[in-house]
Amino acid sequence: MIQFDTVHKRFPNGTTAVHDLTLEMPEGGVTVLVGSSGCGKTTTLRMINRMVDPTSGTIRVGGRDVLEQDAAELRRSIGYVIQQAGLFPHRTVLDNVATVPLLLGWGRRKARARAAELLETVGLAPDAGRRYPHQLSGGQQQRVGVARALAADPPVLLMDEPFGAVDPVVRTQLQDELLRLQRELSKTIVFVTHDIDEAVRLGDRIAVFRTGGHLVQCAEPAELLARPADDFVADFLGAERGLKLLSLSTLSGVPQGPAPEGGAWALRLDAAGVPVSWRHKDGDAADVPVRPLRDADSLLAALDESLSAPTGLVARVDAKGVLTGVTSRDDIHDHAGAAHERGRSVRGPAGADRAVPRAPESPTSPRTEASLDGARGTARQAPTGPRAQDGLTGPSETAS
Ligand SMILES: Nc1ncnc2c1ncn2[C@@H]1O[C@H](COP(=O)(O)OP(=O)(O)OP(=O)(O)O)[C@@H](O)[C@H]1O
Repeated sequence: MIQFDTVHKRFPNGTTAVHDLTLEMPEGGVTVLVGSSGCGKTTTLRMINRMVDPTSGTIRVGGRDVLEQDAAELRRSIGYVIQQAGLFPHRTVLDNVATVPLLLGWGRRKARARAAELLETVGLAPDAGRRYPHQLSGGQQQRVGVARALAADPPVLLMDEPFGAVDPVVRTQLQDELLRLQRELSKTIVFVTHDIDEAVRLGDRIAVFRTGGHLVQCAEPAELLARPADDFVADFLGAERGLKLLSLSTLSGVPQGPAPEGGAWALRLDAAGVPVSWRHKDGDAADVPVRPLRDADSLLAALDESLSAPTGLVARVDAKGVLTGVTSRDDIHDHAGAAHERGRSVRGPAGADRAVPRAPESPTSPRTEASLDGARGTARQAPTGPRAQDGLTGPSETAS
């Protein structure tokens, strides 16, 4: 969808912001640009909609050279979201979102109807449309910014640190929203961030830049984490590369068995079969809360939960939150190793970097091969992991 071919940008003051960049940003995918401050991410982004023109080289959007298109028209056809939303302060939220449709001549009624629909899409209450930007929280303003960028249904969205100014909790919510929207809308998104965790979470591909506008590596997140091209990329990814890789693989396919019986700790369920806590059989210790996990949860979350649980076991639940079985720390560990191997092993044609899908199929574990009956997870075969054998786990019980 977007192609950079040997693109160079040198500003009149002599600063080279982007150095001979050749990069493809595939249609319907999220390409994240990361790198230290001043390495040319924003300039790269702004050359796509001609807010900055390149000194040399060619940029094509949908096969058409951007320099052959009218700059204002091009900008209206590409969504653009920036940090702190950049909303017009004296216009209501609804009118902010309706801006581009109005510029495109949709007529006031149709533009406002579209704006109201989009506010709902990005998770805002209908009354938010009547307020002014300063009457919304930072996170709500960012949602309005995303709604405004989507208003004319552009195929391409440019997002420049859109969630950089909100606290970590809101940031995670906004990332979740973007992932949900993207599943529905499949836009071609170019996303700039400083935050490597955000890049790993959102990116289908991650392009790492270093000072001077040099692209060092562009790859899918698993490939990047497993095989950083050089020390610069490895340093940028940080010390917890292995754990980040685990955040890309899910629990789906990791075996589960019944909650073991007869040990020191019992898994308490509520009347609906939802796991509540681990309880010591003699009451010698306080109950330990359980954070049940679903198939779509990451191996990182599973490892974390297994380290918190006194039994080393993770309670697995279905979509309704009802227990389906438990998974041992050893099984999680085995699959963590497999995830790392998959990240390392895949190479595309002609040496192009290509990594594994987000939720790879997991091989059957040598340790636990329990099969489960029904929603409450009655096991036919017990897990054979060491934690199940060492008597640390106890019978499931239903809380009254
Ligand atoms: N209009 C301009 N005139 C001169 N130099 C500029 C201009 N815009 C950007 N630069 C310089 O170009 C380089 C790249 O800037 P750019 O904003 O693209 O980097 P960035 O990676 O987005 O940085 P940050 O993460 O801090 O936003 C920097 O050295 C910057 O100072």
